[in-house]
Amino acid sequence: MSKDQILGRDALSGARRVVIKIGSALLTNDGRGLDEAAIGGWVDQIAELHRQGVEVLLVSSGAVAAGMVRLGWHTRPGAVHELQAAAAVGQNGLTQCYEQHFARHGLVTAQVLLTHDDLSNRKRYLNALSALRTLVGLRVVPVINENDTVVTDEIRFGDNDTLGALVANLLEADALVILTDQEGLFDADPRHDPHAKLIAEGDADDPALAAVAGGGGALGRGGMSTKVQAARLAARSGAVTVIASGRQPDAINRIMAGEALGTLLRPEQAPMAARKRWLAGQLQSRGTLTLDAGAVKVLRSQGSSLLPVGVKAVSGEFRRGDMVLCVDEQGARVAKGLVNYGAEEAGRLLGQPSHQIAAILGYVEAPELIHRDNLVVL
Ligand SMILES: Nc1ncnc2c1ncn2[C@@H]1O[C@H](COP(=O)(O)OP(=O)(O)O)[C@@H](O)[C@H]1O
Ligand SMILES: N[C@@H](CCC(=O)OP(=O)(O)O)C(=O)O
Repeated sequence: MSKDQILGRDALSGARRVVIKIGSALLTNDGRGLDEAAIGGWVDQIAELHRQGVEVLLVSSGAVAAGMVRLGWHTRPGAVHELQAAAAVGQNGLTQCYEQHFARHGLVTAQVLLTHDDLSNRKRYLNALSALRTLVGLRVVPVINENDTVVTDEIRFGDNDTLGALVANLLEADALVILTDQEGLFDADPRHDPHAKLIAEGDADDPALAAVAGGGGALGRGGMSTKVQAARLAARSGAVTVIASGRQPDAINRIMAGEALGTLLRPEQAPMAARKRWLAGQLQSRGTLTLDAGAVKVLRSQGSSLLPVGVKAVSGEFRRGDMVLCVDEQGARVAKGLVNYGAEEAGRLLGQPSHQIAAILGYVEAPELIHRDNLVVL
């Protein structure tokens, strides 16, 4: 496959893992609560993708809107504590709605509520990653939203486009599909300009796209502006983004089959390369692991995770989630990555098979010292 194919619509038909974001403007039936029939239709399409073996993580808005209906409120409150209350009430309805629809297909869902802090703090980032990776591995569909009840204005994502992109980064999804109430990104806001034209595709980093993307309507939060920013964020880990109308019949399956619906925003780099660059370039290392010859070989030749059994020595003071350097027995640099155990715990695990971790530490964070997704060979 050529680089162009990887970054075009073919990236969608070949995707193994996808984040689908459904926005408030689409979900909420013009402010009259959740559009349950439409939600059922998207769930049917996601279930079909799932049957094809694609891992789907759903980022769904709608908690505040659903809560307003349940509380009998007709206008969106301005005060933070009222928004928090509405979200707490509405998130129940949202979860229930998805659970019932996925159950028709014999699929289990999981409610995952995240805050900004969960993804910026490395330890919590790794915890969120392990939990989400475990859920998709169990073939469960995570239904993710911002934890609106505990966030305040200063520390919120606010819109779910950003949250969707960060989840795509976290799980290294191949694609981010943003479903909204417009056919895609236009060269002007179609609500105000009847001559606005759909942009079929572009580079996620193109500043000209950010310039045409405006704010949201009465129900949504960020508008196109946050969707274009989300595409730029998702591109960092190599994901392609599609912004499209969720009202198009069979939208999700057609997009994932590579049909030219909505706006495709391509990353400049192929998947993995962006993530590996980030790992290699961004963080300082806080410690060193000395690997035996067998571990050096599998890391280099197979891109494997690093298991404690292949580690001979630990130095430095590092904590779970810190960047550590891996060297061979002669001290030559082999790899670096984000470690799953702190220095003291890692020292106790040296040379041990992973099934002994629980007996040695009394708990298991992960079977590997560094997961291959968090490791870059130098
Ligand atoms: N260039 C543009 N192309 C399309 N829509 C735009 C553009 N600029 C602003 N918008 C607005 O963005 C809205 C979608 O964003 P938003 O209301 O936040 O929806 P959601 O809740 O789905 O995230 C559209 O209804 C539209 O009015
Ligand atoms: N977390 C909020 C949704 C925020 C929101 O509306 O975002 P968006 O769908 O991107 O416009 C909720 O569930 O009500």
